[in-house]
Amino acid sequence: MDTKTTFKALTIAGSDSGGGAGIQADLKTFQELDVFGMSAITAITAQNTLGVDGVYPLSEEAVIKQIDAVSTDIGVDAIKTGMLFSSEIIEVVASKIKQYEWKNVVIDPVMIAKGGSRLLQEEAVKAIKEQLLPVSLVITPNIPEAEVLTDRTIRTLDDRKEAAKQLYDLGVKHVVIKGGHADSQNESVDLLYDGRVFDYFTRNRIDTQHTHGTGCTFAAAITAELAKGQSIPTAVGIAKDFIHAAIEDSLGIGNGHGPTNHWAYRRARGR
Ligand SMILES: Nc1ncnc2c1ncn2[C@@H]1O[C@H](COP(=O)(O)OP(=O)(O)O)[C@@H](O)[C@H]1O
Ligand SMILES: Cc1ncc(COP(=O)(O)O)c(N)n1
Repeated sequence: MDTKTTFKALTIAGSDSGGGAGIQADLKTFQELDVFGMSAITAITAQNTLGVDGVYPLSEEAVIKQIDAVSTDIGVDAIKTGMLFSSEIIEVVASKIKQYEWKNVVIDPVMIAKGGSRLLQEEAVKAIKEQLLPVSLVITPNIPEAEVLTDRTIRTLDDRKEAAKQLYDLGVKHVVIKGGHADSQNESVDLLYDGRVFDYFTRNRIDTQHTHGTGCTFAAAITAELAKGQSIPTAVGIAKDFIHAAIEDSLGIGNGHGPTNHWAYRRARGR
């Protein structure tokens, strides 16, 4: 008898033509972690390591059709959202999460690309807070995103802890505030809050400009591990190892902020 189990994850996000962030980073990460990846594209970006040259959102209908197509046939063990662009698309995604009763839902609240281009309309922040957070398991903001979502300045670790509590109070069950944008020269610390305790995931800070897609890759790794049934602390720990290897062993592609190396984690394990 065939007892093989295939774990499946869906990313609902924007396409990055440069291949380092967005849908492309998510699918590569799912694949590297032995999870079957599927996608619902919200917007197409013309993008490379130098920046974003165009943003072309898809209609709500196109997003709905993609989500329904994979959910009604293939099935989904975990989902991740990235660039959602507008409050209309956020509403669609929130209603699909409820319709399909998805529990393993990871929200990476992508707002602005590292080069400064907007990937989320300003007025859509409210929809993330009011519609998406109450139906989500994990949110993974970087520090600037956590500042926008909580309307507070985050300088110290205590500020971050307060922001995590504030986000938790909006209904999301686990908050990870990433430390890539923190001041520390020596380490990059990610904080996890589950409504009771704070957990810290700490690795040395790598001196590099090649961090395009780090947030997408990190959240996709959490999603892949949740699809396999791992606990949240285990999933976050594996994601931290995955992104650290990917940044450390970067590819040196392009003339600007290059992508991370999605196969570094697997190679380091001799696979
Ligand atoms: N220079 C770095 N060295 C080591 N880890 C990093 C570095 N930059 C980011 N990270 C890690 O990459 C992940 C993404 O972090 P961050 O840069 O905060 O998010 P985003 O890409 O969304 O802006 C986190 O796990 C963070 O700790
Ligand atoms: C389509 C798309 N989605 C997300 C990001 C954010 O990238 P990062 O992970 O570097 O913040 C991006 N630049 N493009």
